[in-house]
Amino acid sequence: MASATFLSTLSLANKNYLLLTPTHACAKGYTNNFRVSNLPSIVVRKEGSVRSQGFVAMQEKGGSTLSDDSRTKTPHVLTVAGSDSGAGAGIQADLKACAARGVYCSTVITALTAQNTVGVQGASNVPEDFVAQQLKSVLSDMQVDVVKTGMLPSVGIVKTLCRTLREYPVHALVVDPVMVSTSGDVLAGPSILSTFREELLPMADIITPNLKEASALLNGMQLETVDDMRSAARLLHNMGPKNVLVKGGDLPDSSDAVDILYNGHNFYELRSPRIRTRNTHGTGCSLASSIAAEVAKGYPMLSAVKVAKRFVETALDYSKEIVIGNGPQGPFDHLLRLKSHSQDCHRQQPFDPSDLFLYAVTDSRMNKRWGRSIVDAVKAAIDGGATIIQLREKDAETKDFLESAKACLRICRLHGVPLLINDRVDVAIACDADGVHVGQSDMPACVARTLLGPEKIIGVSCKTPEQAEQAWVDGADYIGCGGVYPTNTKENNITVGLNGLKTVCMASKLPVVAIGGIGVSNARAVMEIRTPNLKGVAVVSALFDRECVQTETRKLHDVLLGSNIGST
Ligand SMILES: Nc1ncnc2c1ncn2[C@@H]1O[C@H](COP(=O)(O)OP(=O)(O)O)[C@@H](O)[C@H]1O
Ligand SMILES: Cc1ncc(COP(=O)(O)O)c(N)n1
Ligand SMILES: [Mg+2]
Repeated sequence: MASATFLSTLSLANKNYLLLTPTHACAKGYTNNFRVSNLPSIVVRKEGSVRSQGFVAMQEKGGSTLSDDSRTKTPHVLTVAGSDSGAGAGIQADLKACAARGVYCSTVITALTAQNTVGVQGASNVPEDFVAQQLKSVLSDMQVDVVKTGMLPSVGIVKTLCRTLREYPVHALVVDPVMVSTSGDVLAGPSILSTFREELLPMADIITPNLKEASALLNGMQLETVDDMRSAARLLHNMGPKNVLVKGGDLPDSSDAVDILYNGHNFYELRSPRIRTRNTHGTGCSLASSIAAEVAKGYPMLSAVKVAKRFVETALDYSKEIVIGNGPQGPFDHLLRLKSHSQDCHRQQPFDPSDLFLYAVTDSRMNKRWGRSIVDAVKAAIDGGATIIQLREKDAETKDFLESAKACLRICRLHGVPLLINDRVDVAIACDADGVHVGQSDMPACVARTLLGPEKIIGVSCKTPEQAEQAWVDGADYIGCGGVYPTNTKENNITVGLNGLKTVCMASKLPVVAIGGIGVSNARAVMEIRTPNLKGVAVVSALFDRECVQTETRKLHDVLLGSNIGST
């Protein structure tokens, strides 16, 4: 054993544990120098209290119980809450919030509700001992960092939870003392209040009551102003939680959404603009889960609350017009994706390799020389028969590039022609282009894929079979192979010739578009190498360094049709 890695050993309940400092436990080299055994360990917190983290114990390399060398800790939130059949609040909101915030979320269900955007039509509690069984299943096996609670509908369930948490302590406890849904339906009655006050609140690292819940916990105290919220936060803090967040979503006459955080020393007034929307069902659940997610990642409470509030605000703003259900309070979209899909009737089509047939690549210098805007150039190329457009704007300022890209995208979508951005993954994301084309020295395609997601089109410039193989491994959709012939648009570019093109095409698992010095006079020769995955030609000067882009595109289109590549 390496003595520098842990403080000492400890025996508890006839089991041996290693004591690790938090620094040791979190150090990046944790798994490099040591191998992992199945013994549990305990992390000593700075303030001296000892809480099990569920970390696995360390043994020096070469020890006898060696197993996986590369385990890293995934931040993990366990939500203990009720199911909402409409999936706007409760367990379903918690899962979505945790997914959006990038942590793992396990679930212990305390109640089933029959619920929609109108209200709660029914509720059925899960038997206490089955709640206990779910808790034990998760906590005895998985390394939970933070437990977040929502609907706890009976005294027995609250007591079961407190008892289990004493048996399986976790790093932090986030309590959303859910009592009444925003629709006004009771989710946990007043009989719960004394158990909340006496048992659960003192264990909490933070509690997040809304105005009604804060008032109920304080025997009906009236809460109508931000000052009232501060007083409530102080009184609730006296009940034992480390932090109190009184949420002001329902504060009357407030143009801002104001929450008060109190940690026993300082008050923080957290304000954001109030979003005008009906889609606020589940904001409380999502806020508490997002706080739990940030704490599970290791952030201090104030940062966790600020990030969580900004997340809810961003999602509400994004979702303000989505329509789900007919009731007064709809759910919002945690993953910020539903709006574009529901509203954009000219949305991106799936990638089709035949789109590579006549691939037009713009060039800002050529457009300037001929006195046309990039938008006019793209329009003319599409009118001439271009089947895919790539914007290659090496000189443009980012702001101008983005504006042009948005304008070009509108035209391309109207005509069902995909629009790709050269190099600039950031611009592609910002304008929601159909994809990117990257070179060997640009952002690697695998990183672009992570940033862009699975549907976007990614092309990679390749000169060799090895590069083509790597593009496939990295998740690209096609490769551009060239320069086939010498060209002025790329200085010092090594040409691969028709033989090089053929070699790459034979090796490539991806469809190929040929590029470099190709135009009306030689396109036919290129296509006549006749390998099945050569799908078309990409062209810059032959279209854009000419007086009439549309005429040149049409000529090239006719040549390509004549070479009859569609049938190969
Ligand atoms: N219309 C809104 N615009 C922006 N933020 C809001 C809005 N409504 C609620 N929030 C925020 O959402 C979180 C949940 O608050 P609240 O709605 O009061 O809780 P609950 O959902 O438990 O009733 C708080 O951070 C609050 O400030
Ligand atoms: C199962 C369940 N848990 C919690 C809430 C509170 O959510 P909100 O106050 O945002 O309506 C709810 N409506 N349903
Ligand atoms: Mg609410």
